[in-house]
Amino acid sequence: MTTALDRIIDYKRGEVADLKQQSSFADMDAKARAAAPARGFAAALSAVADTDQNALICELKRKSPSAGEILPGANPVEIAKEYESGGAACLSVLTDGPSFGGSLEDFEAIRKVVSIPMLRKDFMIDPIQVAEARAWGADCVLVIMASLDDGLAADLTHCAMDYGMDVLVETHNEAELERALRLPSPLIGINNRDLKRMVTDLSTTERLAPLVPGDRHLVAESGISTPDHIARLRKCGARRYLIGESLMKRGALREAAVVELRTTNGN
Ligand SMILES: O=C(O)c1ccccc1NCC(=O)[C@H](O)[C@H](O)COP(=O)(O)O
Repeated sequence: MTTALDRIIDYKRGEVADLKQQSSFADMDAKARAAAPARGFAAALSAVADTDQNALICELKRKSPSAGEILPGANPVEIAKEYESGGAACLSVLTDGPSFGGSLEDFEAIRKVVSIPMLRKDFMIDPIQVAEARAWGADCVLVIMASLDDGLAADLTHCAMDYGMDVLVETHNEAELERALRLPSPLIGINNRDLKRMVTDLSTTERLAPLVPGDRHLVAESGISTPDHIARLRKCGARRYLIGESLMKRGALREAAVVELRTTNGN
């Protein structure tokens, strides 16, 4: 069965081939190395997570394969400012066009108006995309274990770390987590969404959290919308959260929702 993730990776191969027609890796690498230094993404998360508050990575996401249209016509710059004002530790900006309605132009426009670190959220399959992310000012990239073999996951991770970026290594089951822990990145995402079946279940984080060693930083991802969800995930030790759809849909209450989720301590 072809999954949404398979389809995305398939067209990413075409996008990467086009990118390589436009730029050599050497040229992109030179741009990456000339960019302003990466802001510490993992450090910004820890600065909040080490208090009694929650470190939120708030996501800019217009649409998705699971939800369809989330906020068509969204103004990502205004939403990013609301996220920052509400106390988000970091931002995640989807730059995939076909499935999520994002772009590197969105990323650049947001970069100009916020000072918190930013994840370029896309589907990395080649180091040139990592260099491109750094050239556009990204502080972190995503490595999705479900779509990569060990060699490529290691290449992408080392490439990003060599540029001084952080890497969010995303897992969804025990086997992916075991593979992720062989990589040097401290940031381990547990995606509650099964990207193959498109089912979201917070018990994924509850099941895998005990398997994340103390020297790694667990990021609970997807399906989080209420203080009760945060309280539940705090019980298994999560202090870092990636939240997209529910915040995008909050309209005028968006900034207040960020404050509420950031300050929920579960007591
Ligand atoms: O969200 C999807 O439908 C999706 C489909 C295929 C690949 C990735 C997908 N989502 C990426 C994410 O991991 C989420 O955007 C992120 O964790 C935020 O989740 P949510 O708060 O549920 O929007």
